[in-house]
Amino acid sequence: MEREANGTADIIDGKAVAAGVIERVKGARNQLEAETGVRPGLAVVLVGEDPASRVYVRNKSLKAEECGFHSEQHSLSVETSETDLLALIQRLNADPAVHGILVQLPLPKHIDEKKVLLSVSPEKDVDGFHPINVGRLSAGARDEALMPCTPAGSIILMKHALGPNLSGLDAVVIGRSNIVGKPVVQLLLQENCTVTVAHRWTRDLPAICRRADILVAAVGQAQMVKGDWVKPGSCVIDVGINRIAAPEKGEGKTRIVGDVDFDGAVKVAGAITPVPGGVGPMTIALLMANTVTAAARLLGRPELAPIIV
Ligand SMILES: Nc1nc(=O)c2c([nH]1)NC[C@@H]1CN(c3ccc(C(=O)N[C@@H](CCC(=O)O)C(=O)O)cc3)C=[N+]21
Repeated sequence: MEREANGTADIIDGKAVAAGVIERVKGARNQLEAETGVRPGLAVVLVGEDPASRVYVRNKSLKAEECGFHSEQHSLSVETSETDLLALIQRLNADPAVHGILVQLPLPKHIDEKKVLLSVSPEKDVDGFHPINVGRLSAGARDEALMPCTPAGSIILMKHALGPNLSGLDAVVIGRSNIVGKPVVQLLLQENCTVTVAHRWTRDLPAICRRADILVAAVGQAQMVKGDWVKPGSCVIDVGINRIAAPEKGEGKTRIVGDVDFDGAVKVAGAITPVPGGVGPMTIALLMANTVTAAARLLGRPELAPIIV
């Protein structure tokens, strides 16, 4: 990165980039319907009453409707048995009106999450969480894989800030979860970055972060990454969504912050994603993109699927 710190980073507008993705999704949807007579269908499954999960699921269903998809929401009681949930997924797997299935996580403790993710048809797995899709991603089989939404959205935001060629850049990913950290690593490797994965056992994390041209924070620790961990001019992608007390603000008792200390990092980075308004909206946009991709493939018209990352 040639760029020097000039006191304030470009703030990457995730909402605007996501709106662009949604426009492409609508175009693909229209073409798919014109050529096959079929609308893409997304089924979202929620078990339990967690208020945050309800909001997310509702936002996903609304966005699916905005995209002109067939959209179904299945809200099951927290007492739903694993057997009943698996039976619903089997029905959705077999339903020709449904091309994408998302089971909102986390699930209640009495349900085996692995078993549930394994039961979703890999061709309808718009989260990209099925082991078959995880394998396709790590094997670089993009044509067959469905990419996990948050990681794919994060790569698009990096390219928005840095241009399409990320080859040779030093990328540091903090966090090694199955849903974000590990798949981000796979995608960065495919972009020819030199990738370092940091986690709870990593020694001298600040020093490692300071080498990063691209720094991805996906740990779930509010404002953990400080401004002096950031390489001047670098691109910072903040995947965290943490609710903290906000007694000083007039916007209610809590507010949402990322894993990065934004006010510190924005003075050093070249570009940075805000929270909210960064990676979050991209996650939903990529879910819509995956749904139209899954539909195009299931209908035997993979060429109508938009190339997203
Ligand atoms: N099977 C499954 N797939 C998921 O993709 C999944 C999940 N389970 N469980 C929960 C997490 C969380 N998640 C978010 C999606 C969008 C925003 C989002 O749009 N956030 C906005 C608003 C934030 C706010 O104000 O609440 C923003 O960052 O600007 C946030 C979080 C998807 N998840």
